[in-house]
Amino acid sequence: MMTGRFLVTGGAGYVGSHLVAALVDQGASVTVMDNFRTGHRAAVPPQARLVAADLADVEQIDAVLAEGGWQAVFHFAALSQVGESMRMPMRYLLDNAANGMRLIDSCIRHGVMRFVLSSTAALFNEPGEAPIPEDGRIDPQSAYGDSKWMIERALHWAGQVHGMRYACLRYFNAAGADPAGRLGEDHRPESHLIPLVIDAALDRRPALEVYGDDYPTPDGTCIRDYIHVSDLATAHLLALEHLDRGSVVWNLGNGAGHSVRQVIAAVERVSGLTVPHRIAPRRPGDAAVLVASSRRAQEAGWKPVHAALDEIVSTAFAWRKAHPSGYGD
Ligand SMILES: NC(=O)c1ccc[n+]([C@@H]2O[C@H](COP(=O)([O-])OP(=O)(O)OC[C@H]3O[C@@H](n4cnc5c(N)ncnc54)[C@H](O)[C@@H]3O)[C@@H](O)[C@H]2O)c1
Ligand SMILES: O=c1ccn([C@@H]2O[C@H](COP(=O)(O)OP(=O)(O)O[C@H]3O[C@H](CO)[C@@H](O)[C@H](O)[C@H]3O)[C@@H](O)[C@H]2O)c(=O)[nH]1
Repeated sequence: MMTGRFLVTGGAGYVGSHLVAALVDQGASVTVMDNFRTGHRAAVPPQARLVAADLADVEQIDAVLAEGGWQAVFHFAALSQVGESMRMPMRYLLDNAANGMRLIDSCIRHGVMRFVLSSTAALFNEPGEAPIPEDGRIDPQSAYGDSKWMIERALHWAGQVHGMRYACLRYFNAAGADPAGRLGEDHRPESHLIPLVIDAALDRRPALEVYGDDYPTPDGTCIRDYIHVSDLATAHLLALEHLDRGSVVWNLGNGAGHSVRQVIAAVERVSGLTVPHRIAPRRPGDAAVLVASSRRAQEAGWKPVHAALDEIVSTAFAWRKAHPSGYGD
């Protein structure tokens, strides 16, 4: 049984809703703050309290934090598409970096000194080292990646000057769905590879466009490290425990890279269907290879339990197949 209250921004979204479910499963008292721009009310379990608010609304954030009793803030709310951030960089910097900093400031003013950030592999560029360790070279290739780095830096100063304890959890590619079938991935429009490949297989969309096959990788397509959302949720709970001892920065992935073509093959294996696809131009902002070294999190006791790509894909496939219109809202 977890005591105290937890605020989860973006808890109606894909990754956030899986953490909310994990917190609720442990008996925690959870408040979700979300503007439902990309999230869904139906992804939030009835045991959690929902506050409809935009992160830019500092007054409302202050009012919620002033209620008191908060153990920690989990900050998921963000715009999160690499490609989109290259078309509207200022929007990403304002929405992610500026709003994130205001949230941290509000936490400091209300004495909420534990903060867990959804950070990203997009801080890194091509691996000087592969897999990429936490102290790998920071070199964001997109405004999205930079917006998250700015929040990491803000947390650094909040820690140095105000004693805030923080966890920067740099997810590589979040994927899969709740193995119990309660939650899944439903972005509109969808931009993430695995649900797009699945929908192409199910004939729910036209052929998948493979963004570039001339990268310096064995099959020419980009390589990513897909990590199951439920394993990410577990990492958040572990990070929270570790904040008692100090701040943490963890790269979270399986340490195994899979190319776009390998993901297509995995969906074909799992579904028994064919994935129509064609080669399209590269997408600006994409790095060729992003694979995590999650040594720090593993040394702290984190062990992903849904690590195999086929297992990740099969949980995603099961949810998508069972929910043709996603959350339906
Ligand atoms: N999905 C991934 O592969 C991945 C990888 C690395 C990092 N991340 C990060 O993890 C977090 C969650 O990603 P996701 O895939 O679940 O995204 P998502 O879009 O499903 O969830 C984001 C949630 O935040 C809410 N939100 C967005 N802007 C808001 C605002 N200004 N005010 C209030 N609520 C707002 C949305 O409505 C949504 O519910 C993001 O911070 C993202 O950058 C995601
Ligand atoms: O229709 C598509 C969609 C994607 N891709 C490719 O598939 C890979 C994965 O793309 P996507 O699922 O969009 O994820 P990323 O761009 O790698 O970004 C995700 O992973 C990042 C961390 O690596 C997070 O920060 C982002 O929030 C999250 O969207 C990339 O090489 C894309 O070029 C295609 O070829 N065709």
